[in-house]
Amino acid sequence: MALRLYDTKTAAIRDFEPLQPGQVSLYYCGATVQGAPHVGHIRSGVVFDILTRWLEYTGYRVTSVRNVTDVDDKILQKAAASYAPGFEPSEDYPAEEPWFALAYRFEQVFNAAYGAVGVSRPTYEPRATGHITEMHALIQRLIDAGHAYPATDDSGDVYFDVRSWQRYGELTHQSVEDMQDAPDADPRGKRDRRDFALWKGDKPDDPTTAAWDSPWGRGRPGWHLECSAMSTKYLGSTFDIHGGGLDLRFPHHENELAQSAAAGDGFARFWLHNGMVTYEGEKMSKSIGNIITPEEMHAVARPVAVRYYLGQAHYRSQLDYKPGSLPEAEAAVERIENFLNRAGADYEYTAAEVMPDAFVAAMNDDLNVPAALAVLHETVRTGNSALDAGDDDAAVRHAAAVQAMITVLGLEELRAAEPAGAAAAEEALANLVQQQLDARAEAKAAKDFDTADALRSRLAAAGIEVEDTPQGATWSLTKGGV
Ligand SMILES: Nc1ncnc2c1ncn2[C@@H]1O[C@H](COP(=O)(O)OP(=O)(O)OP(=O)(O)O)[C@@H](O)[C@H]1O
Ligand SMILES: [Zn+2]
Repeated sequence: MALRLYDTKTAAIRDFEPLQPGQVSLYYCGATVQGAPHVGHIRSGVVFDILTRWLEYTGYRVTSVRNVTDVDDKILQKAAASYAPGFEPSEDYPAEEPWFALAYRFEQVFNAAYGAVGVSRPTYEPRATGHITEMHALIQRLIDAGHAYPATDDSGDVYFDVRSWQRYGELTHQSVEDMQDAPDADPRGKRDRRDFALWKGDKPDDPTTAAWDSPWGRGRPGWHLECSAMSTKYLGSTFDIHGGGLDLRFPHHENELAQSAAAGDGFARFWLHNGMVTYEGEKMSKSIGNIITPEEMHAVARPVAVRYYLGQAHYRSQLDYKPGSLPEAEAAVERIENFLNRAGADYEYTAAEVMPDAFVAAMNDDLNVPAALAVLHETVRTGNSALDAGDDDAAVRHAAAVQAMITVLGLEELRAAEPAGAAAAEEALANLVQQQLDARAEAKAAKDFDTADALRSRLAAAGIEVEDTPQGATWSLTKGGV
């Protein structure tokens, strides 16, 4: 069965065929870098990382783009606040930090948080501030086509004319009459309250560094426009998949689609949306304050367990965080890990030779990760039974299959993990050897060389080589040890 994906625009699961054979172009909305991430943001990264890995496993070359919104009202407000009298600096927000420094800093924090759970870097990570020229070109095309206009007041804004575009609302299946007003600008200069800003004229208090010259006056880009300009720059006017969180469907993605399609671009062929991470049923969000940070999760569980937790649900479903969730993920990870360590690493199968058909079917079925994980755990169970029965060949094959599956899911760190108890065993060995070396040193001090030599021979027979140095005796393992 070939890959099928749920497309928000057609509200149906459809066969996925890329535009170009063998290649997939994927754009997904990244962060507005106004603050540190919460785990909701990271889930979105994990979801599109799993999609990318699955596409790559099935043989596609994937070109992926995740943008960085590095200029935005919220970023400017946070930076401005850091200069205000009475501002209380915190670890996250020091005093007197320019907006661009704040944005760069949080971009790094986001990247570190994605990296900590094995989200691979996309092919391109464009920043909005680096694509002003492309945005101007897109605005001009829209004005020329009669779908955008400079504000009728002196704000310097440029708006998309929603009434001029019959298809407006096609992504979220709404008619214009039922839509909420665009909140992003003063309605006075607009033809319709739902018209949204493509370009925002700068205000007297805005920092000069956050405004660019344009044919319509100095200003900065509207958020929606950034994604249209950057996705098509790197992926072409029509590309395969546009992703992002469900919260971005409207207005962000609706507006991206409207302005790109109105400018004549084919734009995204599939729209994929990840479900929200919620806390007590409500969207985890900085503005609500109900957030769990990646650091909080890493404090109680290993990165691989955090990744397991954030990736385990179906990508379209809501993931409601509960305090007991991480220990469960940790236990699941340990089950897999223990089996791999029992089975050993000696296999030479390719992933394709051992990947269970049921796993492939689950992943091809709109990335049904819960079903795929069921196959993974079943393989672990069968593999453990094979080991119990002394059937090493079967166990090794199962281990190879488990390895292939966890690699697709981004849990491959499991293979490199130390066998449970290895660190403790190493410490115990060091203690025992040290006791022998102390006894040998005492014997030498008492000029009892027979005993000293005997101790050295016993250690050698156990595979431990002793070397006398001016700083005292040191030891190492003679057979492939440390
Ligand atoms: N709670 C969440 N669960 C899952 N994905 C989320 C969540 N919050 C944000 N995302 C996704 O993370 C990506 C980056 O989001 P963005 O920077 O726009 O966050 P945001 O919605 O402004 O966050 P917040 O509401 O906390 O301020 C987007 O694809 C967005 O849909
Ligand atoms: Zn976007």
